[in-house]
Amino acid sequence: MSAYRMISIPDAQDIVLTHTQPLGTVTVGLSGALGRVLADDVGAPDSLPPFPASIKDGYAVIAADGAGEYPVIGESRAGQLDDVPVRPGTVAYITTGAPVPEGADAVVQVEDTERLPPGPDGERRVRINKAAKSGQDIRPVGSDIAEGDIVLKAGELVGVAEIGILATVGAVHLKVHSTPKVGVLSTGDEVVDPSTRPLGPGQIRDANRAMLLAAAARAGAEVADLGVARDTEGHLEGCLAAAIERGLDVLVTSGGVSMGDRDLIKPLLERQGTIHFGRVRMKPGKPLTFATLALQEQGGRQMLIFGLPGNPVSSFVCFNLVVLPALRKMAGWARPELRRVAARLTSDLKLDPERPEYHRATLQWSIVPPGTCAAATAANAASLDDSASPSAPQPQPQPQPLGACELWAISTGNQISSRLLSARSANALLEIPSASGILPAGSLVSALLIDDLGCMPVPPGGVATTPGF
Ligand SMILES: Nc1nc2c(c(=O)[nH]1)N[C@H]1C(S)=C(S)[C@@H](COP(=O)(O)OP(=O)(O)OC[C@H]3O[C@@H](n4cnc5c(N)ncnc54)[C@H](O)[C@@H]3O)O[C@H]1N2
Ligand code: MOO
Repeated sequence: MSAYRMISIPDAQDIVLTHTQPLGTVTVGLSGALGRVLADDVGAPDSLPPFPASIKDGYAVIAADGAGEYPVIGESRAGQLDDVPVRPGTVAYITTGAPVPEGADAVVQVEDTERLPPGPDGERRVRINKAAKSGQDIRPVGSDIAEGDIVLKAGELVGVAEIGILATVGAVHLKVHSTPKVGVLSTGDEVVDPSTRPLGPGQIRDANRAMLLAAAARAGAEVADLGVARDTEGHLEGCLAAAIERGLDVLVTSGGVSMGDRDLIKPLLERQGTIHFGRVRMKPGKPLTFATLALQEQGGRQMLIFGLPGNPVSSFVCFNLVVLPALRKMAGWARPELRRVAARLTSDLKLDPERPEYHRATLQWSIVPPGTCAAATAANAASLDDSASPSAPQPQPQPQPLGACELWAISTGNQISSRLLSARSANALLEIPSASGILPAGSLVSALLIDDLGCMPVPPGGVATTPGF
């Protein structure tokens, strides 16, 4: 009998987030802001455009003058203007983005004009073929961004466009939330470095450390590789002490949390900290353990410790479900939880009567009708299978029409928690309730996104574009 009560995954997530606080703030330069969460609002110190700017290459005119032949009394180029006012009966040459000279109230694009031979005194002349409306092809001051506008708010995540917006308003020193320092430790005497070849008796290569380091780094964390702890209390204790010394916010271990006599993580955490849960009703990941350590020698600050199960898929799933939201919250995310969408199953799923399951799947935008699910699954499995013969005759794929499409979830196959290939190409964890029997193909299920939908597989033939596009 385990000493730990089995709790639900939503309870586990709540407990983790309750013990997780956003980190303090730090000031970074523009290039260091990507992927960070702003701690302050960012305002515009000036207007954009800062002057009435031309939208076209052409001539700055007085609209009321209308079509006709005019002397060109000056030029306004982006970054360089003659400062000659346009008076009635005159025009000025202007380029896109350049300030509209004083006096002019419209721009006529060059396509609607014709250059004329110079006048008797060598003066440039042009024929305006189309009368302009006042304001035509001019961006008024502040029409893109008005002085004093809040362009980004505290709590917003800085992506690529936001970097451009920050640059536009001259915000080059930014207060952002700190990102967590995360250490990753594998455990187990059988676990050896990935470079080991051939494997000795009983050995397996350490998949979890590289995978969890990558996952934490992708979440924006500063990562520390803590190696592999041997299955002795002394060595494990030494590894924990080293992790504490590094000033980590989070320690992620894998392995050694189950019921074996060498599963030493829980006893160690019981001795040194507080275990908040040690079993979760979920598949995979049942022995998932979460603890906090109050570090007296570091001003009493808390370190979070996630004891992930050793089976690689269990580690992968648990990282996504509980560690990632915690890292996001520390980094300042207001909504750190995984995003949920709905998708239809392309194949029957066998239900687990004891534990709700996070079934790994690849979501695809697709119009597979339920009746053809088996064929669709087989076709997808073949497309994911490197060993499928490239010379086999392939049916010509047709682009899928736009109407009636929805997200379909293609199972990654055998879901045993040792088979990391079940996480290959997975962009979602399907939330499959615990029950007996089968969930039939075509059923609508909720799915937690664990990867970028922008990278999802392209359906055979692609998806048709908007009619008329
Ligand atoms: N009597 C019971 N036994 C087990 C139970 C249980 O309830 N009662 N739960 C099972 C479940 S569910 C899981 S999940 C595993 C978790 O076990 P541990 O966290 O203690 O992990 P280990 O025993 O250390 O390893 C399990 C498995 O994973 C391999 N492993 C470990 N570390 C790595 C690594 N870094 N890279 C690749 N593979 C790794 C290890 O060799 C084992 O095969 O416990 C069940 N047992
Ligand atoms: O819960 Mo364990 O993670 O089934 O393999």
